[in-house]
Amino acid sequence: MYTHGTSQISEQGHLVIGGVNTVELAKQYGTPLFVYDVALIRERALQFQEAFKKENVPYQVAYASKAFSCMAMFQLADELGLSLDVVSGGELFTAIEAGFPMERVHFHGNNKSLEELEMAVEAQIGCVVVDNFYELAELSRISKEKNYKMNILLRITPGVEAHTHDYISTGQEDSKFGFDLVSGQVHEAVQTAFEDEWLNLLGVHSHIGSQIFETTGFVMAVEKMFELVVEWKERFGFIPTVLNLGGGFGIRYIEGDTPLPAGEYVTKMIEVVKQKATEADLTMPEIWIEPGRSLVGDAGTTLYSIGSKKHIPNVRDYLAVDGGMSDNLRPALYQAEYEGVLANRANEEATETFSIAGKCCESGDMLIWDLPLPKANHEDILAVFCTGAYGYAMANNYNRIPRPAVVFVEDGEAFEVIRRERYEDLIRLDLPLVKKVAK
Ligand SMILES: Cc1ncc(COP(=O)(O)O)c(C=O)c1O
Ligand SMILES: N[C@@H](CCCC[NH3+])C(=O)O
Repeated sequence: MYTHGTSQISEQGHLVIGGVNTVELAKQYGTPLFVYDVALIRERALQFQEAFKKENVPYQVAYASKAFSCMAMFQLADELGLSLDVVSGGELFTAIEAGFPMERVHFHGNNKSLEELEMAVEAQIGCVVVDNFYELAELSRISKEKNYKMNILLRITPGVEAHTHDYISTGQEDSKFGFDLVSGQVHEAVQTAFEDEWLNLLGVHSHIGSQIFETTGFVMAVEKMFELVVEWKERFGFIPTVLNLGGGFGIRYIEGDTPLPAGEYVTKMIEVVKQKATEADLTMPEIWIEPGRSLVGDAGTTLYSIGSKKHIPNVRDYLAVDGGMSDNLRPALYQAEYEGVLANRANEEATETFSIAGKCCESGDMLIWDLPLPKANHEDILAVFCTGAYGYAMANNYNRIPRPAVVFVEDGEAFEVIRRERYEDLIRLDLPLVKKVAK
């Protein structure tokens, strides 16, 4: 079994995470259940932070909360000294309710609504990452109206495409995100923002993609940014104090995935930024990053109960679980691959190969196509690893399947942080049919 974080196998052969027996968790909270290894989240955060501290570089590590957001996660992020990247009024509202310090909140998004911008200014958040000219003008207007000078970064698309799945590449020129570099919009944006008395332009932001295993893309993005910075200094006298290099650091989902240790991405970024700043005779800027997946991805495990089985001779054996694309859209959306074990028989040798199907009414609702397991049946609990990022976050009520509960585990204790949806929750927004009364 692939052991990571605090996961272990007990003498009984049960999967144990954070000192808590997952078979007991499944009994107590039901399945599907998301289990987060809090110690592993702490470790990942520390790896990023230590890399900055070692080089004595001013920094912010902002948790990209889209990967998994709930109040407890935001409170943990605060405790870990992380900043927070939000991309919607809903994420910002969650941060406010969680008591997250607003000065460490950064607001992203390619189409923030006016209400969202007003909310950000009223909450006096740390920074808005401005994506387009419309937002630039509206944010300035709102800041003036509310008499609050807002810190901003400008998101640019540096024309760097990270080696990753097409759907999650965002740094290339043809992207819905950010100011385009090739056409020169970015210069106009910098000049406009720099001259605006209600906006405080801190610097620029780029995010080149997700699930990235190398540093090349980040290095290229920094090089591009510095070409621009030198130009801005000459043309407008603007010198950025912040460079935000986004997130996208990869994790190991399956054998063969080879991410770098978290700190290595940072160390390389610092090296290039230092070198470029020296060459350009500029003060070293603060470096901000926004890891999502790499902070919470491999800390999450989903527990499922196994239900029906289907044997198709000479084709395959299906094992169906009590969740699927309703709690993990990634296989259907990106052909993402996962590994798993039987949580109640984690020490038994795999003798069969199963295809793990979800319970939704879609043929494409498959979680894993070929999973080696012992002979499994409906009394077993399947644990799927590395589901902590974009799992619960993209969970949905397709087929009116209630969303799972989420527990944090650490030091032998479990804390429920999101309760399981009940059927009543599913109809809470439904209104009865009101028939028109015929006159
Ligand atoms: C602007 C921005 N920052 C950070 C992230 C987090 O990415 P990841 O979860 O891959 O670290 C994303 C998502 O890709 C993003 O769009
Ligand atoms: N949701 C995607 C990543 C998108 C990142 C957000 N910009 C995933 O599961 O991999």
